[in-house]
Amino acid sequence: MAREQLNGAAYSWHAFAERQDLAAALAGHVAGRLANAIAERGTALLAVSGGTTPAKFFASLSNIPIAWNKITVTLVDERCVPASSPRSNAGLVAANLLQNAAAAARFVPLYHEAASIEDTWEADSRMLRSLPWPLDVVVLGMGTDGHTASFFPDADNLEKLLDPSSERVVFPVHAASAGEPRLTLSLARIVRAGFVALHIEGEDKRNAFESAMGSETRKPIRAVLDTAERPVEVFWAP
Ligand SMILES: O=C(O)[C@H](O)[C@@H](O)[C@H](O)[C@H](O)COP(=O)(O)O
Repeated sequence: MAREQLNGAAYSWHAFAERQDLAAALAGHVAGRLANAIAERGTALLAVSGGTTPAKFFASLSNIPIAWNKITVTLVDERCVPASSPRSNAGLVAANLLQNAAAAARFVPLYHEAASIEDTWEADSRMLRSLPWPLDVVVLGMGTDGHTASFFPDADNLEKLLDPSSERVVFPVHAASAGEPRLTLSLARIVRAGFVALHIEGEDKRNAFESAMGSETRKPIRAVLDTAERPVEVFWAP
C-alpha cells in the first residue's frame, strides 16, 4: 500500500489482480471503519456512489455482520430519476447493498420525485442536515473525465460544488455530460469524512487518475484529493 505523492496529492494506492479481491478488501476496510465509528459514537454514517463499478463491493459489504441497525447509508450523488429507473443509484443500493446483514441499515435517499430539482434540493438539505455528520466513510467513483460524485467538469455550478468552505449539504447539478439532472453531496461534506475511498477499475480509469494527478488543469477528483482531511485510499483493479 504505497503512499504516493504526485505533485503534492496525498493518497494510498491499493492494487488488486482481481476485481473480486478488491471488492472483498474494500468491504473489509469499510466495515472496520463503520464498526469503529459505532464503538466511538454509537452510530455510523456511510455515503456510497452509484454507477456500474460498485456492485461487487456492495455485495461483499452486505454480508459482513456488523451492527447495521446503527448505520445510516446515504448517497454521494443521485440521478434525478424514479428509484424504479435502471439509472437510479438508490435502486442500485437497494438491490445490491441493502441486502443480507446490511438490510438492517437505515437508508436516506437524495432524490424524491418532486415538482423540480430545486424543490428536491431544498427538501433534501433540511432532511440531510439531521443526519449524524460528519461522514465516517465515503466511497467515491470516478469517470474518465476526472469527475467524481456529480462534480462534472461542465457543471454550471462547479465552483460552488468544489468550495471546501461551503455549508451546503447537497447541490443540484445540471451538466450536459451528466445525462440527467443530478443531486450531489458537496465537496465540503465529502472531504471531512473519516475514511475516503476511491474505487476505480480498468486501465482507462487508472490512466485518467494518473493524468488528473499530473495535469495542470485541476480535475474535480484532484480537488477532492487536495482538500481531503486525510489521504484518499485508492482501490484499483484492471
Ligand atoms: O452517479 C454516478 O454515476 C456516480 O456517483 C459517479 O460519480 C460514478 O462514480 C462515476 O460516474 C463512475 O461511474 P461508473 O462506475 O459507471 O464508471
